[in-house]
Amino acid sequence: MNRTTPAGTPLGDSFHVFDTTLRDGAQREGVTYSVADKLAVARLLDEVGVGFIEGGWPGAMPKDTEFFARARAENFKHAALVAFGATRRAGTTADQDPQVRALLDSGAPVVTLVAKSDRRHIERALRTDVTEACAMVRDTVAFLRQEGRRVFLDAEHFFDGYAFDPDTALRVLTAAVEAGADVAVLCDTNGGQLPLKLADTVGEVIARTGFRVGIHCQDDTGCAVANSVAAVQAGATHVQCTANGYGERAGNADLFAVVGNLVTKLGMPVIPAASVPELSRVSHALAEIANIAPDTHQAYVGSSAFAHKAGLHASAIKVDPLLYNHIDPAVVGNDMRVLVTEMAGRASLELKGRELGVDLAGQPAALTSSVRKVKELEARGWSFEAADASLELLLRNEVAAAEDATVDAPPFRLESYRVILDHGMDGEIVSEATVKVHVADQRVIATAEGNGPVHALDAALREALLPHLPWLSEVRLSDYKVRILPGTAGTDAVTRVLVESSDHEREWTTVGVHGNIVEASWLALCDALVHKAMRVGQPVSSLSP
Ligand SMILES: CC(=O)SCCNC(=O)CCNC(=O)[C@H](O)C(C)(C)COP(=O)(O)OP(=O)(O)OC[C@H]1O[C@@H](n2cnc3c(N)ncnc32)[C@H](O)[C@@H]1OP(=O)(O)O
Ligand SMILES: CC(=O)C(=O)O
Repeated sequence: MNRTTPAGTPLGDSFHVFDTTLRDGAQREGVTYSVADKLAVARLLDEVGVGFIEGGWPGAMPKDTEFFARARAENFKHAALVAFGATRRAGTTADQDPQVRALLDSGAPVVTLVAKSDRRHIERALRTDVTEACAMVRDTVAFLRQEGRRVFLDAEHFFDGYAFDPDTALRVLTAAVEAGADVAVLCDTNGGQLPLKLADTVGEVIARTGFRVGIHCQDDTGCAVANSVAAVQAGATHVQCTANGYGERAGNADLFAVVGNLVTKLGMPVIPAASVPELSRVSHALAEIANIAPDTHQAYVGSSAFAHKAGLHASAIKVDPLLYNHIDPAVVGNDMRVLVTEMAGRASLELKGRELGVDLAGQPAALTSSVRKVKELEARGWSFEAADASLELLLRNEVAAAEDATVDAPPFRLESYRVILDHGMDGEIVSEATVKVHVADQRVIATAEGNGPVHALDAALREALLPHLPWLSEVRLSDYKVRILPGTAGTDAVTRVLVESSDHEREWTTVGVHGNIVEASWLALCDALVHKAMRVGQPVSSLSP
């Protein structure tokens, strides 16, 4: 795969990627950054090479004031720090407005001023008139310029305001630019725009004013990324976005999708070439800091962004991965994955086998029987999508069967198990399991307690096997997920258990399905151990059906 590897010299100041995760992103419900978090976010954003990092609103929140004080010690390679704030209030002067002074005191070399550009907001929210609103903008920009700051103007509600009263909207922009603002940023504050109309407006504003125009899109129509890209195509040279689209209400334009599109679709080197393969890693790291699970389906950087489930896709991918991928995932530091489920065909299994180290090329019988078996099992509730280790065992069994080879005996064999629950006088519930297994030509019986039936079963099995299979001591049960699947017509509900195991070097997942949760767990547990046995060179065959 080699499509759309970015090239070209960085665009420098002629195009701005402006990140506002720490200001607008922090307005997302549920996100609270500490000052240390903010510094960590800023460092990561600098690593991906954004030109501007809006760090917050100094003076409005003590944390943001402290962030700017501490950020002075940082040595950003690419980004300039930006302080965000409002213009002076109506009826005062810029140099006497404490909020404006706080912007200066932040020490940030760049200030973004937010100003109302919709006459209805000026009259009803600011309770002033257009002349005074323009004076507030002009005075504040001029004052900050005089104090040596670079100024961008965020024209709030620009698109709604321009549709309602274009003259007022343009007067506000003009007041800012004539006073020395570098960029007039057109904000879709309510996020209600659609791409064609928005791009028309951006083009019209540039044609009428000749100003340098930026774009800031909220995602209330689900079009923030499309709107941002359309604005750039219409002539905007400054794009504001947030990491993973965090932001107020439905969020903002996602930095990773916007940059991904500009770099790979429009060929614009808006961040350094070396940073493009870092996008996926940084997106996930920023999700961790925000304490939000990464969106697996996020464009470009989500772990499912290049995951293929459909058999038809896999059959074309086998010929050339680019037939079903819009870019080479490696360009943005992501990976392609083939998922094996009931939708798989022979090509899916061949590709997945390659990934798992099971060579199925030239094995038509094994492929056919594997596809049949996967479909049959999935119809009964099994799911191999997240259980690569069980799938690998299934494929190896089918290969051995197709080659008419003797399937290796499993490292141990179950004679029986029993689990009981003991509800004591004090209300404590203890599970106790007894297993009878055959291992290394011996019959072993072991009993153990646990805080639940599966825990007890796992403990009893380990006690029975450990003296004979010393590698077992490395295996940990790291996660356990249970799902009850409703029965289909004429069948009872079944339980699907996914067991994630780990040792000192890897993690692997196995699946078990049965009408009884303990038996489903047992099957998944056994596959986990058999898989480990295979890795340490023990004979293998799945205990699953
Ligand atoms: C579209 C956006 O997302 S812009 C970013 C918004 N972010 C935030 O609001 C987060 C931080 N905000 C805060 O901490 C507080 O709201 C503060 C410190 C800024 C202001 O707090 P308060 O002084 O208590 O005022 P309050 O929040 O109630 O109202 C905002 C005031 O700013 C005025 N205002 C709103 N926009 C502007 C503007 N662009 N320029 C000047 N004044 C403005 C309002 O008219 C209102 O004035 P009033 O107090 O005379 O009615
Ligand atoms: C400035 C800003 O965040 C907005 O208008 O949405």
